[in-house]
Amino acid sequence: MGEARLLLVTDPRPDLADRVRAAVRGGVDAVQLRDKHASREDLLRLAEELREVCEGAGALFTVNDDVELARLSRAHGVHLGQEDGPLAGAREALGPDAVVGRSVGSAEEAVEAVREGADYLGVGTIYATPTKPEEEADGPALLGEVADLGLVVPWFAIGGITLETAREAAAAGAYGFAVVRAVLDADDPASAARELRSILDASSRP
Ligand SMILES: Cc1ncc(COP(=O)(O)OP(=O)(O)O)c(N)n1
Ligand SMILES: Cc1nc(C(=O)O)sc1CCOP(=O)(O)O
Ligand SMILES: [Mg+2]
Repeated sequence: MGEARLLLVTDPRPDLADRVRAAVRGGVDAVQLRDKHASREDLLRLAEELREVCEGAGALFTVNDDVELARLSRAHGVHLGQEDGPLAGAREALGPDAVVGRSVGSAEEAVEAVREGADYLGVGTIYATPTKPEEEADGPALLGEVADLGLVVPWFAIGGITLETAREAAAAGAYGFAVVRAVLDADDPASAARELRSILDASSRP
């Protein structure tokens, strides 16, 4: 995951590949394919297309939840939540160079995920979001708690990070942002990505 600080998580939409192309042009470092309802066949086709888009721009491409889809599509890694299985199993299936991410909702879970071998973390839900309405917000204070851990892996605030909330999240200590709507819903995804990057660049953390 290197120095990545801006991660785009996708949702299903007809012009997704064009929006992802614009987003990586605007400075998105990594893209995660997330679609809970598409058929396996469509997911594999989309994963291969998005991997090529990312590789063309030097961005990382990962798949949400599904280690086998990541392997078949030659994704660079996989993102696993707390209920999505052990990180070691994913690494064994995908190889030592694969990027394996973990969702965490507390500082304790963050410490445990790094101990388990996570290459990066998604930290949230920070703000309530219509993208995942079932999740309760933890609030930006969680970002300060995780920042204070001085983690050795990159980590991304997720959940309701938009151009309206991003400054507050950065000030609270976010290392990076993981976003869906802030980039994919924007009239100009490249410029939304650029704006989010400039907020991160302006924040005191590296
Ligand atoms: C970067 C990032 N962080 C957190 C999540 C959420 O993962 P999970 O808890 O497994 O929930 P689903 O995305 O599977 O609904 C994520 N996808 N990406
Ligand atoms: C995929 C996902 N996971 C979350 C978590 O809290 O674990 S929040 C989320 C959706 C984030 O969407 P938006 O940027 O549109 O708010
Ligand atoms: Mg999951």
